[in-house]
Amino acid sequence: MKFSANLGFLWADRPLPAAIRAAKAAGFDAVECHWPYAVPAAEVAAALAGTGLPMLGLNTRRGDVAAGENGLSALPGRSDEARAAIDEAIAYAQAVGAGNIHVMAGFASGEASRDCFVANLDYACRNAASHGITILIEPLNRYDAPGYFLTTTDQALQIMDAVGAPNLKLMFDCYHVQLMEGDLSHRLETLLRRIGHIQFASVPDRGAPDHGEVNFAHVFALVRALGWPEPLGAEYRPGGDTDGTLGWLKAMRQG
Ligand SMILES: O=C(O)C(=O)[C@@H](O)CO
Ligand SMILES: [Mg+2]
Repeated sequence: MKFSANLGFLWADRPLPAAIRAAKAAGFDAVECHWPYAVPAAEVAAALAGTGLPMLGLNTRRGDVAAGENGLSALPGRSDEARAAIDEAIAYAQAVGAGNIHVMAGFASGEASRDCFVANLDYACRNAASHGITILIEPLNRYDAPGYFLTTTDQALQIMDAVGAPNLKLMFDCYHVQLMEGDLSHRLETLLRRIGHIQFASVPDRGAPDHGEVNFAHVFALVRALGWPEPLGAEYRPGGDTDGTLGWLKAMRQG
């Protein structure tokens, strides 16, 4: 089983290059991040080259975070900014060799937002395709992100079908899916072919995957049995020193 450290949460107290080195030292197979844009891509690329870890993915900018924005691509009237964020993410992903970009929808609802999201995803997919980059969309749960446009896997599939691009995939975050829909095992089995990346955290507290209402030993074994080849993204809040939360990873390595 391979695992990716999400450096938006793990070792988030360290500069990104140092966090990449910490992930390597802890035994992760890959890294992924949220919004790396404050760090020059060359510094991230050098840390990746030094450790040999791949960067799996990153997110588009959220917009005006201080004003509470959480993505731009489903906001009617904001497509110029949304597409600039997509262009920026593609350039950064290319520079660090990342194969996935999560295009963030934002707080929105209704038909106009849906049409706007579909059009901006079409733009993202067309521009990412020539670089071999996959575009991801991720349903977020209603507790952490109330009012976020995309909340369920069914809604994500409808959007993906409307865009119709082969490089548009589902970010299946077990944490969000459990909170919104449950039935993780059946959903993983039936959706696998539409999934581009899998993430996890304990539910409901978004901690390490060694407690809470989801049995991750079962989920990991299922994903392995389904033949999923990619690292699974550890996207949990360590609530302190990340190294002190990695008993689950050591147990997986021993088992
Ligand atoms: O919150 C999550 O889950 C994520 O994967 C982020 O990248 C987006 O908010
Ligand atoms: Mg996630």
